[in-house]
Amino acid sequence: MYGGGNYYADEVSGIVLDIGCHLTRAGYAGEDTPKVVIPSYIGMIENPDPNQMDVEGIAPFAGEKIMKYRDFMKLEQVFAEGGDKSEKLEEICREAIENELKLNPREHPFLLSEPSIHDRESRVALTEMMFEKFQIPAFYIVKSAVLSSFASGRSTSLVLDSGAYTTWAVPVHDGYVLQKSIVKFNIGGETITDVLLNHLVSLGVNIRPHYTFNKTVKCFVEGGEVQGNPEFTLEDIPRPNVDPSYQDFSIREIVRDIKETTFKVSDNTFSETSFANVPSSSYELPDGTQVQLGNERYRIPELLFSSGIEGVIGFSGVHQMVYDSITRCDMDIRRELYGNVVVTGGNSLFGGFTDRLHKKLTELTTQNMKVKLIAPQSTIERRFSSWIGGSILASLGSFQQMWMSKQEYDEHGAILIERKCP
Ligand SMILES: Nc1ncnc2c1ncn2[C@@H]1O[C@H](COP(=O)(O)OP(=O)(O)OP(=O)(O)O)[C@@H](O)[C@H]1O
Repeated sequence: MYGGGNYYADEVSGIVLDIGCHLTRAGYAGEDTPKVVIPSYIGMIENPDPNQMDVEGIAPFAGEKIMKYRDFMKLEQVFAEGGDKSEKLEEICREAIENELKLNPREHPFLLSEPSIHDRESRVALTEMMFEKFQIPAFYIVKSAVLSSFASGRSTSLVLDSGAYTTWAVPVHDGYVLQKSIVKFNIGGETITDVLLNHLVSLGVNIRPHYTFNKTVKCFVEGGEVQGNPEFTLEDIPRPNVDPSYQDFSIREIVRDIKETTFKVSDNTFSETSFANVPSSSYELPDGTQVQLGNERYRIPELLFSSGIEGVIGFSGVHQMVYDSITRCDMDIRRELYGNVVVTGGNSLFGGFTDRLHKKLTELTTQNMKVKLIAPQSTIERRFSSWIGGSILASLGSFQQMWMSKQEYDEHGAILIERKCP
């Protein structure tokens, strides 16, 4: 039995689902990492030509299936602005649960993460979807920042989460989000990807996605050893039916990789003069073209610590977000928050990010306020902290009485989620 004061014995493990704007993570509670990490995108082919269909049929496509080129396949983000999100949300959950984890949702309780700003309508809709469409036996929903805080072993902290499209500074106190003190901006790793993409276009770099050519590599081997540099030939594949969304997605995958492997946050404020002589870095595009990146490797990520992001009014750096959020909190807890700044999200993974954050934040605070950042070195912990927090929580013996059971759902409806989950 689940919830309602009855303890749930651990015969079956709970499933933790963390659906981000960029990636969806899913896996078993109690494990260290999610078993499944898939892009939060759905592929659709409208008005398909049956002669062109492969064995997987028409649509929708999710998970790894969206990576494969298909004529007319349109890719949409699960949380894209406008339109109905519910179908896409259901599809991504179905992919993660049934196709990737390959389990029967009727047999497992589910813990989901949700954005830190309380949104009654969305959580009620999620609750309905999980009970109605997936027939799960029990459910719980927790704010993302609370889970990241738990992942670091803390029930009180200031969580700075910089993901793909948004950056949040969220104070968590005794396991609750202090709603009035949240600071959020629509900037994130994809803002940096956009700036780099525009920069590369302005330099005349032609980024050719993998599906537009066949590459054959020839190596000369003598005595078991490769001689000289391998030679390769490219054969163009015309793709007149590519959907612009798939083209954009594929190009961005490449630009994202360039960014993640070559960009760094500098120790001090970037200036053209002091960074005029930084060594350039070379990146090989999938078609073999070399791209040289000079001081833009530092100039572009500097945007995260400045007020220069076009169209983002009021943003003046992630350090300022942390400061503003803590300043909106009660005096009594500020010291504790400064001493427990949890840094998470893929966009915080640039080399030098945490050192710079520490420096800028220390400059903002008064001398007697000690700033301590909690930023796991491991990329996995930083990128999956909400999921990891969910995994810890859902496997605690003391948590098992918290689940909202199917029986409770049938009796009270989805609105009960407001009472069961803070
Ligand atoms: N090593 C890295 N260096 C720099 N950026 C990285 C690195 N790894 C991932 N990123 C960036 O982090 C972003 C994705 O972050 P994350 O996985 O936290 O997003 P998400 O949780 O799906 O999205 P959101 O938090 O907006 O819902 C992408 O823009 C990606 O390029």
